[in-house]
Amino acid sequence: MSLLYPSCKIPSVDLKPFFEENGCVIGDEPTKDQLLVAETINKICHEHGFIHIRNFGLTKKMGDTLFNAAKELFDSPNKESDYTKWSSHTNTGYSSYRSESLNKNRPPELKEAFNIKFPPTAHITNPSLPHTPLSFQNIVDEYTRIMKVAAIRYGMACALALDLPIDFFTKTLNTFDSVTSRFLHYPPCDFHNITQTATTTNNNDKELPPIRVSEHTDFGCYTFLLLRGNQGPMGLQVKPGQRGGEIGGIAGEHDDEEEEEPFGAIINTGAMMARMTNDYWKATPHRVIVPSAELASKHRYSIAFFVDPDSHELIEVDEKYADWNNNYAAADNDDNDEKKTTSSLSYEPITSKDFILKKLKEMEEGGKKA
Ligand SMILES: O=C(O)CCC(=O)C(=O)O
Ligand SMILES: [Fe+2]
Repeated sequence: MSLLYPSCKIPSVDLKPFFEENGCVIGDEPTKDQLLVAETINKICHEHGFIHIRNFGLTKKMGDTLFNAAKELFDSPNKESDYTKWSSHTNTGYSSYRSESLNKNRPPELKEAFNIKFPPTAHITNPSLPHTPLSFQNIVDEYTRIMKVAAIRYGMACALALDLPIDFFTKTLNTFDSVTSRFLHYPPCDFHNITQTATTTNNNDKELPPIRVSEHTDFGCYTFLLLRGNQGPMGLQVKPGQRGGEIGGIAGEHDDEEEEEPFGAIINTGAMMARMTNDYWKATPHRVIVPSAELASKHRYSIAFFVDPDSHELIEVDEKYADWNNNYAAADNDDNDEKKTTSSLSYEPITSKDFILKKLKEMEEGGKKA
C-alpha cells in the first residue's frame, strides 16, 4: 500500500460560524456562513473525511500549555510504576511503549500513550489522573471543557451537513462516557530498523516492519487530532485510495489576526460515523510513519480527542442514508431502467460500548507480540 502523495494537502475549514452564539447553535435557523461551512464539510467527508480545522475554541497559548504538560507526563521517571495502567475495559490510563498494535501484521507500535475519560469535572474524580504531574492535572479540566464544546458544535455542523435533525449527534452525547482523549508520545527510534522490508514468520504470516501507528480507521464518530504547533504532521499519512493524501504541514498554522491566536487541528471521521451514514461519509485509513532519519531522531507528540456516542447508544445506519448507493447509481445512469430496489445496508446495529470494546481488544491483542 503506497501512502506517499507529498503534493496532496488536506483542505482547511474555518469553523468560526459554529462557535459564535447565533444561528443553529442557539436553536435558530442556520446562518449563511454555517450553511457554507456545512456544505464544505459534507463534500470533504464524503470524499475522505480529513479536514484541517481552525477556530474550534482552543487558543495557541492553551495548545502550547497542553503540549508542555503532555511532555512532562511522559518525562516522569515513575510512569511505569505509578500511573494507572491502561486496559481495553477501562480505556483509561497509561500504555507503555510498544504495548499495542492496530494492525495484526505489524509488531507493537513505537509509541506510548495516556488516556483520560470523562467526567471532565474536578480532576480528583478522574480515575486516570493519580500520580500524574500537577501541570497535567491542572490543565485537564480546562482542556476537556473546551473540547466538550468543540465536540457539540462540530456535531451540529455534521448534522446540518448531512441534512439530519440538528441534534442528531449531540443527543448521543449526554454523559460523554465514551469520549476519550489520548495523549501520544513517539520517542526517537532506530530508522534503520523500521525501513527493513516485510518478513515471513514460521506460520507463513507476513510481518511488516514496526511503525509509529499502524494503518487504522478511528473507531468513533469524529476525532480532533492536535499536533504540536509548527511541527507539521511529521509522518501522519492518509490512505490515498480514499482520495486522501499525505497531510501537508499546515497543522498549527493560522492566518487570522486575532489577539487570541487559534490552535489549528485535524479532524477526521471514524468508523461509527461511516456506519451511521452507510459509508456516505468515509472513515479513511491513516497511519503514522517515520519518513526520514531526521524525524526518527525527534520526539513526536500528538493529542487525539475521540468523540464517540454515549455507551448505551445504538449505532445503526440512518434510514436517510440506507439507499444512497442505489440512488447514486440510478442518478449516474439515466438508462438504468433496472433500478435497484434492494437495500444495501452494510452494517448491523451495535451499541457504541460493544463496538469500541471490540476494537480496543483487537488493539490490545496486537500488542502482545513483543
Ligand atoms: O499521532 C497521530 O498523528 C495520529 C494518531 C492516531 O491516528 C490515533 O491515535 O488514532
Ligand atoms: Fe487515528
